[in-house]
Amino acid sequence: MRRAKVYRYCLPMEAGVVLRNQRLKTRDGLLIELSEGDRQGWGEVAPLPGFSFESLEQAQQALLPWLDEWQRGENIPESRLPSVAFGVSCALAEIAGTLPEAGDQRCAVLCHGDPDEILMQLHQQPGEKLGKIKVGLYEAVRDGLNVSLLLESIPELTLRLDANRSWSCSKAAAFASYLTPEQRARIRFIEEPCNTRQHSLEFAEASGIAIAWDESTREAGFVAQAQPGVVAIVIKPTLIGSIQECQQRVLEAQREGLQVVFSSSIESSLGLTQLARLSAWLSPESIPGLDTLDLMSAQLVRPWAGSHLPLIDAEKLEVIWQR
Ligand SMILES: O=C(O)CCC(=O)c1ccccc1C(=O)O
Ligand SMILES: [Mg+2]
Repeated sequence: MRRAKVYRYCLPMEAGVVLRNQRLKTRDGLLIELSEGDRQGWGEVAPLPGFSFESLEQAQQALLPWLDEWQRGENIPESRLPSVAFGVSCALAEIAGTLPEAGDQRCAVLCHGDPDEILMQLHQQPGEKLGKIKVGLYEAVRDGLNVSLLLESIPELTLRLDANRSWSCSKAAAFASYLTPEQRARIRFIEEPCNTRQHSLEFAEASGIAIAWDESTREAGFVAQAQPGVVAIVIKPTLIGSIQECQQRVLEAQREGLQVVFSSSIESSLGLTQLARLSAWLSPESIPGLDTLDLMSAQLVRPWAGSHLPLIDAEKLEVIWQR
């Protein structure tokens, strides 16, 4: 006997979360709760505006017929919409018991906002001190000095940076000019520094700063490849697809000697805990990029360890469909 239930959520975001030039006032998404016999599984379907090519409405229109067929006992191919394929595959994997329970709750601490707050958070971070800074939103000099200052304040800190393709070659070079060779070596990588892949490769070569592919991994025809200066790829399952699809990407990357970093598309605590489990399972050496829960006002259904945000139970959520 199969049962399916779909909830819709809408969570207010912290003021000032800007994605690709648009302000994200609320995070909207769907949670699915499937059961088969005495087994249960949850998944989150939450296309990210500005990043997903499908809207939430499109995701919902694809999800409901899919679940309807599943509920009637059919075996159907996964959805072509990545957010749907991801959420469904998580729920099915929980039912099948194939997604291990243990999660990797280590995080690259997102460093934004008040500098005192950031320093405190980094000092409190247990184990390896790793931060992540968004760069490219301001002048190169400001980013350069900011990164340099943070590295000097915490000697054991290493950083991941993310420019989201915003630099020209000269801006990227200007940024690097504010960092000493020792500081550059403490940058684990910059995600997508320049507006083209070729420019990013040239920047890595010229600056000695390693780079990682994020946006590129979702472009048609992308194949993970060992290249000078490239050390990692970022996988955002909500934008990539099912667990099986992610596994495929991980294998490809690992074959080329590249690190795989699982990363958030600003899912709720439910999706984030599943991403932490996926990361612990498929890329155990690598600290995932999941420090986005605090951008939201609440947690959903499952708590994230150590978070003080209120937890909203499933009973409090709007059920939009069930069979
Ligand atoms: O990867 C992380 O560490 C946090 C998540 C993050 O940076 C992100 C979150 C939503 C959309 C895009 C991005 C990005 O990596 O550019
Ligand atoms: Mg990125």
